[in-house]
Amino acid sequence: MDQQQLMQEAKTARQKAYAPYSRFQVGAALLTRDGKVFHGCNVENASYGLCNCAERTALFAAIAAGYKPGDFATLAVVGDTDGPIAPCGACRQVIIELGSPTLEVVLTNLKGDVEVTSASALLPGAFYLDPNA
Ligand SMILES: O=c1ccn([C@H]2C[C@H](O)[C@@H](CO)O2)c(=O)[nH]1
Ligand SMILES: [Zn+2]
Repeated sequence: MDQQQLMQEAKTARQKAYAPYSRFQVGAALLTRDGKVFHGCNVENASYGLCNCAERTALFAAIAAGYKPGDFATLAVVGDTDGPIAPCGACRQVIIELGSPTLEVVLTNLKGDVEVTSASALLPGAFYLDPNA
């Protein structure tokens, strides 16, 4: 599974977004170190504070399936943004803990703009306790 394929998986996941309030659909695809892909989309709610982003949906699905922090190689995220999508602060915090600081993060949009970054670069100075310590 290369970067291009993972971005395509994120795009497919985006089509499952439940976003009747914002109408802003986001998809994510999380590649595990052992080659499995978990998908996520944003899932909104009439009680707006309960909206869950695509990034966290994918990470939570992988954890619920038995994967552990540090088991992941790459997280790809896609939305219909001008430039590569920018994950929200809540997701940056979850990405750094469940994905580990070194997780590769591929941010993209429907036009094909791509930014390759890392969990730690997305959240400088993060509050982080190593879950494996
Ligand atoms: O990186 C992002 C940015 C936003 N959203 C969702 C949250 C909400 O459902 C909608 C508008 O913010 O997009 C994501 O899923 N991921
Ligand atoms: Zn978010």
